[in-house]
Amino acid sequence: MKQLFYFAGQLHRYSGKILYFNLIGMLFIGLLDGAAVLLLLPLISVIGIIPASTASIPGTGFLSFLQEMPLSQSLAMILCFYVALVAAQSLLQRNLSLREVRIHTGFINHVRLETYRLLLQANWTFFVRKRKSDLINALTGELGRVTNGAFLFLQMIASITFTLIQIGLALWLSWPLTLFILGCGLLIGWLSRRYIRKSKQLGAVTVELAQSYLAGITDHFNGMKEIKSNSLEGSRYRWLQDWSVKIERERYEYSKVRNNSQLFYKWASALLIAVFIFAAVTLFDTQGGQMLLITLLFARLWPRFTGIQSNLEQLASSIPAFRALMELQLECKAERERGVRGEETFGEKLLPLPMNEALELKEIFFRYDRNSPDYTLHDVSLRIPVNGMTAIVGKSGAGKSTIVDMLLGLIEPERGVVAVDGKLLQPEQVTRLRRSISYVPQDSFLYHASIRDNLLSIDPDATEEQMWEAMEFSSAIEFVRGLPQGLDTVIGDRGVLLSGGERQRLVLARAILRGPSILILDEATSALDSLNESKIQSALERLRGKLTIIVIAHRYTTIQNADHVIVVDDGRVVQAGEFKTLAEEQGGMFRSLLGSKQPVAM
Ligand SMILES: Nc1ncnc2c1ncn2[C@@H]1O[C@H](COP(=O)(O)OP(=O)(O)OP(=O)(O)O)[C@@H](O)[C@H]1O
Repeated sequence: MKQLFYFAGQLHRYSGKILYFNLIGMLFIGLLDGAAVLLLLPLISVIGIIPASTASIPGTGFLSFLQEMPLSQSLAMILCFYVALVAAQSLLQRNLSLREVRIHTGFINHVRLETYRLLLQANWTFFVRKRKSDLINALTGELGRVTNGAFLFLQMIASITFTLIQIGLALWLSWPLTLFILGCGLLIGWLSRRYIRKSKQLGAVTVELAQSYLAGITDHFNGMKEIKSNSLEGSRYRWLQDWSVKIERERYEYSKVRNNSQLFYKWASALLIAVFIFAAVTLFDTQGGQMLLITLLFARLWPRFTGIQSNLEQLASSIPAFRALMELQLECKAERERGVRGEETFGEKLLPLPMNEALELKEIFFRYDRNSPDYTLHDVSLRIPVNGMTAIVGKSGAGKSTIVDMLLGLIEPERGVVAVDGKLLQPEQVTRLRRSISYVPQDSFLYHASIRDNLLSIDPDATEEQMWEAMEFSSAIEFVRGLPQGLDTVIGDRGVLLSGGERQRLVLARAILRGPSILILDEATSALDSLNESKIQSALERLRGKLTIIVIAHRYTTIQNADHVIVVDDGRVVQAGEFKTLAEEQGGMFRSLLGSKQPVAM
């Protein structure tokens, strides 16, 4: 229930007074409804169906004048009053329902935005650990279940309020009988608690199944090329068949719980009504009119009991989703990036951090797993001078990308410091540092949108001229001009309609359009042919002295123009210096990476 109260608290904070206004409205509707039922007594008496007197019902004595009026007048008066009551009640009900929808949809958006904001503020290592499909599931399936649960919760509060009024009325009419019925109702509720427990257990299975479905399907579509090429369709289909059997079983079990509980309630209610009538007639000597009214009230009340029970079961089945979303929110808060304040927006207005001398790592120790005895970065110290071109080279797995992640502030050192111009980089400066950087990884992200929209995603104010300039820099101009819709060509999911080299050139153009003072290329030109690669090299040459460039590459041709080379091996910096000096150092790692000094892969 802790999770339920967590979101109820959010609901309270989100909707504030309106929520209570709605509850008071419900109370009022309950009263109007009760009054309409009470009116039936004089109606019955006037028509003469049952010889009942208003005096036999407490508080309705003032209606006795109706019995002295001519039939047509009293009947018309009662019916007019009844119509007015029902009309007022329905109008109020309509307004409250509309307000409820507003609260509900607004609350969905509130939870969605809050969860997404917390996710965006979480640090990079949080995302490295998480399965992407679980996060998608949290923002889709679980969010839906949580907001439906919150809506059910609202409905249940309304239902309980309404039921309490009906109980109040019934107590007023005959407290011993009402207490008797209430006692039976509570006993049945207590006996039905196992249905609630079972619903909760099944809710946990639903969350697990939903997560595995999304994870599996996402993996399948991501790897569709491999599935088709290796003829794995059959095994993937069987996986979905197995999953379908499990979900069918889970849905059936859930329906069984709900139907069993309804069956139990129906049997119990039949028994209760029989006992009730017997007790009313033989033990309590209840009058005909009063008896009819109480029966009427309870005929309306009992479905509310079953409704509350059904609400409780549904709520219990959504509690695991509440828990999953609550834990995700708390985890994100605990792993918020240092220097980011909770209420903060995303630093878009922050100015880039000025850098006049160098970006440095000093005696850095880092490991992905704090329980592992091995460090991924071991006593790493390096200096990236401003406006120079620095290459970071090393064998696969040496730690190059980890170093770049450290420079970007995506990961934090266990020991050692990151410094800008000799001063420790403060947590609140990290966002400003990133604002001065354009980072291009090997497998960059492109939106399923036009080339123009992809470019504008990094700088919404860029002019068309600036876009073409950036594309000229990255040698993308020719292929974009050759496309049927030019800049407005849609490039498919993750840019699938372009070749690997075209994608890389587009991503490079996008990086340049941002106008960075630091450009980081992490294997960013690996898919380019030598002609396009040399064009980019010439473009980078033109930027020399104006921009700090960090290049990670395995190809000799990509780093041959670097002012400064840092060689990494097994998480340590083993050499650092000018390209030419290192290339000539006998027995040095760089020389061995270059091989026979041929422009070949390292
Ligand atoms: N998220 C991670 N969790 C655990 N270990 C990781 C993670 N990312 C990288 N590593 C490990 O850290 C080491 C350095 O990886 P890194 O990606 O920095 O190497 P790299 O030099 O960039 O390699 P490559 O040239 O192949 O891209 C490797 O042993 C790798 O297995």
